Amino acid sequence: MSLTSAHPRFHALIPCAGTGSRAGTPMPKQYQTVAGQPMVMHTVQALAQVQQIAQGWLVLSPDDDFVWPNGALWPERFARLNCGGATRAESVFNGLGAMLAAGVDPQDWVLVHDAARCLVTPEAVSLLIKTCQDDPVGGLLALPLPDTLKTQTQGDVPRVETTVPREGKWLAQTPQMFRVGPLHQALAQVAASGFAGITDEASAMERQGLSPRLVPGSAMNLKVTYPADFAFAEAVLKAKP
Ligand SMILES: Nc1ccn([C@@H]2O[C@H](COP(=O)(O)OP(=O)(O)OP(=O)(O)O)[C@@H](O)[C@H]2O)c(=O)n1
Ligand SMILES: C[C@](O)(CO)[C@H](O)COP(=O)(O)O
Repeated sequence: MSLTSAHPRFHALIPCAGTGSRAGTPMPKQYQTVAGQPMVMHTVQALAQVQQIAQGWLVLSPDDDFVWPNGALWPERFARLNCGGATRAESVFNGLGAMLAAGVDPQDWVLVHDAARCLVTPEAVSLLIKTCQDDPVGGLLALPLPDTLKTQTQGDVPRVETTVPREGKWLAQTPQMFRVGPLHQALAQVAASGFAGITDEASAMERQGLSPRLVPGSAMNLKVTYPADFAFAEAVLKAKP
């Protein structure tokens, strides 16, 4: 498959089918109210502000019963698909399959972005697109490791085993931007193993021997994961003009 196309389009694919078990919320964390609306709506609205993104696709759990807002709050070019899987990788794989079945060009770009990263900014997404649109592989937003990195010993009480040099180590964020067809193929090749070890799109591309581009992001683009993260997200979103 050729990796170049004259006028590829850009899609956003938002995996939104998780349960948020670490967040300790009564409903899946992406639907928890943050700064006046369900967290995922902040994510959708940030991506909808990116002019280059032609279409958005949210991947929901097949038994999702969340009542979604319509009208002005919902961008018309964003569709919802009830094809989520048991893992994030499976949700993304199923979403890509649905996009291809709907006629999306395999050479279009897809920016996969966690519903739970509600603090992403349109500017950061645009930077990723600008940096990667001529790249033969694609890339991801990521953060050079800011802290000292330790490994732990075996045993019940965590104790330091060693300090790992942090140079050249990055924390992967999203969006992660790849061509639709190659990403779908890369995930198809690890589907039989239950997507073992595939915690992001880049790791699937790496298994193909490819080396995705690292684009410096911001610590603000955190993934809301633990209970304390909600207060941080709320404060940042409320401080926005
Ligand atoms: N089967 C799954 C699991 C996760 N996700 C999505 O992937 C993103 C990142 O995953 P994570 O933050 O780990 O979310 P959860 O899996 O919901 O959280 P936890 O691991 O705490 O249960 C989230 O937007 C989540 O909704 C998904 O679409 N399908
Ligand atoms: C894709 C990701 O956001 C990169 O940091 C992250 O790996 C997803 O979270 P998970 O807990 O691994 O599902």
